[in-house]
Amino acid sequence: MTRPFSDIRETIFADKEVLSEDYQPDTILERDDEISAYQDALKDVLFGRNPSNVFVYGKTGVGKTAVTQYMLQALQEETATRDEADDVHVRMYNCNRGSVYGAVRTLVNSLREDGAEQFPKTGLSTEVALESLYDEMDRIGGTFLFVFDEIDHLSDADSLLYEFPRARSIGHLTNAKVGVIGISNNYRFRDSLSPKVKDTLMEKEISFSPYDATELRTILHDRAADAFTEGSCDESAIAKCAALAARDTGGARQALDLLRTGGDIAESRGDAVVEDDHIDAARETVQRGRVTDKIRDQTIHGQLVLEAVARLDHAGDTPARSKEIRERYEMVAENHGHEPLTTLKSVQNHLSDLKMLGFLSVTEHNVGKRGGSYYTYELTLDAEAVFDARETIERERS
Ligand SMILES: Nc1ncnc2c1ncn2[C@@H]1O[C@H](COP(=O)(O)OP(=O)(O)OP(=O)(O)O)[C@@H](O)[C@H]1O
Repeated sequence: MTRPFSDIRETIFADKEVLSEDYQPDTILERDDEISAYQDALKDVLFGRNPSNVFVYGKTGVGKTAVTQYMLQALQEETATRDEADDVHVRMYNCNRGSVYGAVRTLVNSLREDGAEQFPKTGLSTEVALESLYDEMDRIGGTFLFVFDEIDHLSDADSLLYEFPRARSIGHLTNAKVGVIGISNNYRFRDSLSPKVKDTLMEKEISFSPYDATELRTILHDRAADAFTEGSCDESAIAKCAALAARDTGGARQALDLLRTGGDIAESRGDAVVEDDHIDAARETVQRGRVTDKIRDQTIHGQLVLEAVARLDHAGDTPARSKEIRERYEMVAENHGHEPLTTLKSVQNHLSDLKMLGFLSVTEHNVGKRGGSYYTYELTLDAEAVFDARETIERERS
C-alpha cells in the first residue's frame, strides 16, 4: 500500500473555508433594504452624535449577524476618515445563556489594557461591574457600540437595556457615548420587555425576512465561485440547495450547509462534480445538525424541559401532564448542575414555547360536566435526537 494520505489531492474544493459558518463574506447580497435601514439607524455616529439603539430581528440564518458585522466594519472605516466623528469601538457579545453580570464583565475585560487585572467572575454586584465598564469607556473615550447577539437569552435583559441608553444623561459617562444593538430570532422577546425599555431599545427596528429560492441561489452562486474549483459544482446542485432551504428555513446557513456537505459527499465518493444526488444525500446530515442548532437556540431551562420530555418519552411515559414533566425536569436540571425554576407556571411557559416551535404536540383533555380541562404533552421528534443534541451542547459548554 502507498503511504497513507500521499495520494489524496484536493479536487473539488478550491477554498472550502468560504462555505464555513465563520466565513465573513466581503459582499452582502440581496439585503439592500436592510443595509439601507442600518445605515439610516447608525448615521448619527458619523457626526459625533449619540448612536440610536437598534433592534435586529429575523429567523435563523437570514444574515442578521453577517450584515451587522459588515455594517459596523464599514462604519468604523468611514469614521476613521472623518474629523468630526469619534473613534468607534465595537464589541460583540453572544448572550447564550448568560447573565447581565457576565455580559458586563466580558465587556469590561475586553476594554482593559493587555495584561491588566481581569474583572472577577463572582463576588461583586452588577452595579459595580457597570461602574467599572463606564470607567473603562470614559478612559478610552469615543463611541461604543455593544452588540448583544441572541439577546433574548440574557437573563434580565430588561435591566441592561434600561441602563445603557441612560448612562450618559444621568452622568455615568462623560467622555464616551454608547449605543446598543440587540439581535434576536425570537419575535416575542419584544413583548417581554418593560414599556420603558421598549421605547428606547426599539428606537430603530430592522426586520430581516427569510430568503426566497432566487435570493439564496444568488448568494450560493457567489460563494460557490470561490469555494469550488472551476466546473466542479453543477449549477443545478446550487439551485437544489437554494430551493430546499427556501422551502424549509429560508436561511442562507442551511443552504450553505447543504452545499458544503454535498461537496464533502462528492469528494468522499471520488466524484469530480457536485451534482443533485450529492445534495439529496446531504439533506439528512444537515437535518440532524439543524435539530441541534434549534435546541441550542433555546434558553437553558427550555432545553432542560425538552430533555425532561425526551426522557419521559424514552421510558414510555408520554403523553405526560405538566406536573409529571416538572418532576422530571427538576431531576434533569439538578443532574446538569442547574437550579430548577420553582413554579409550575414557568415550566408550563416553556412547554408552550416548545410547542410553538414544533418540538412538542399538545392534547387537551376535558374532564367532568363542569368543563375542567388539562393538557398532555408529547415529543414530536426522536428522543435520541434530543439526547444527542443536548450532549453536543453540554460538551461545547464545558
Ligand atoms: N446576504 C448574504 N450574503 C452573503 N452571505 C450571507 C448572506 N446572508 C447570510 N449569509 C451567510 O449565511 C450564514 C448565516 O448568516 P448569519 O449568521 O448572518 O445569520 P443570522 O441571521 O445571524 O442567524 P442566527 O440568528 O442563527 O445567528 C453566514 O455564513 C453568512 O455569512
